[in-house]
Amino acid sequence: MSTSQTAFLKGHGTENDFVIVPDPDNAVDLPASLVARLCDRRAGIGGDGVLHVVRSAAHPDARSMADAAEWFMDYRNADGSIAEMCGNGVRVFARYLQHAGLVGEGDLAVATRGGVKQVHIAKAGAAGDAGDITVSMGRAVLPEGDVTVSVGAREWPARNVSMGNPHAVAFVDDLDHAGDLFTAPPFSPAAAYPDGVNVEFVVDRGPRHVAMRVHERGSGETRSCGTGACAVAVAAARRDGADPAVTGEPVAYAVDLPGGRLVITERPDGAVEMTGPAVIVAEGVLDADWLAGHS
Ligand SMILES: N[C@@H](CCC[C@H](N)C(=O)O)C(=O)O
Repeated sequence: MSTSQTAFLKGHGTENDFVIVPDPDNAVDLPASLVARLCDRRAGIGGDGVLHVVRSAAHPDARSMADAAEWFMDYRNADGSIAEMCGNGVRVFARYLQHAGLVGEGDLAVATRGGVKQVHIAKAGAAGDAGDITVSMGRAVLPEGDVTVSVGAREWPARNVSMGNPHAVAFVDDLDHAGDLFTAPPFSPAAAYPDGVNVEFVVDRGPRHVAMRVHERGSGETRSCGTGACAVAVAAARRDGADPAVTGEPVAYAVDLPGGRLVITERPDGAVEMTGPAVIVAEGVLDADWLAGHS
């Protein structure tokens, strides 16, 4: 048990919420069991995941990126599992760095397990408007091959999209057909996603405007998923016959999620950008006895 205090913050991006643990020197032991307890909405702080804020030079998974990005987002899902990337997480991570006075408005690079991501913190607007945060997520990869997802007796073909992490995007007639999403929707073939998958259910709302729900690997149904919104926008663009690499023009989709709207733009060079809000809600100190109970 450590006698030093462990600080935390709570933040969200379109209501995809995170417990933020600032730990520049990588001194906090964060086993999966502690991550799960931090994310517990009754016995912990509550969140869809944990953003462990570490200097790249201090973390073995990020040391090789330290020259390109000072800070490493050590992201964990609510069940304690590690994911390659979290799109809303990296925007909230940048908001934390700004909140802590570690960076200002403008551009910064953040190291993630999915590589170094370029982030832009927009100038704050009127009172109460912190300004949006944009992240360049890199290219979407769309492996060939049929994938199917199901909920109860309903079954849909899904598009396999990787945003660094795996997604199955199913276009449905009604978002309610996804049901309560208390459990992960089954998919096939199993070989398509050996490490599990995030599943998105999508409906059209208008030209280049969709709405979605998501069941996240390791976190359950969440109110938003940034990588999911990117996967959905790219899958919708291909379905709609829009490919910026062919036309030379960027393609943008508005993606409505239960927690708010993200705007996803795919550039002719393949880069997928995501823009939306990111908010710090609270900060405090973990109770030492509570923490000791989990060591
Ligand atoms: N909510 C995130 C995605 C977090 C990771 C995901 N659950 C996975 O296991 O791949 C986002 O905003 O992208």
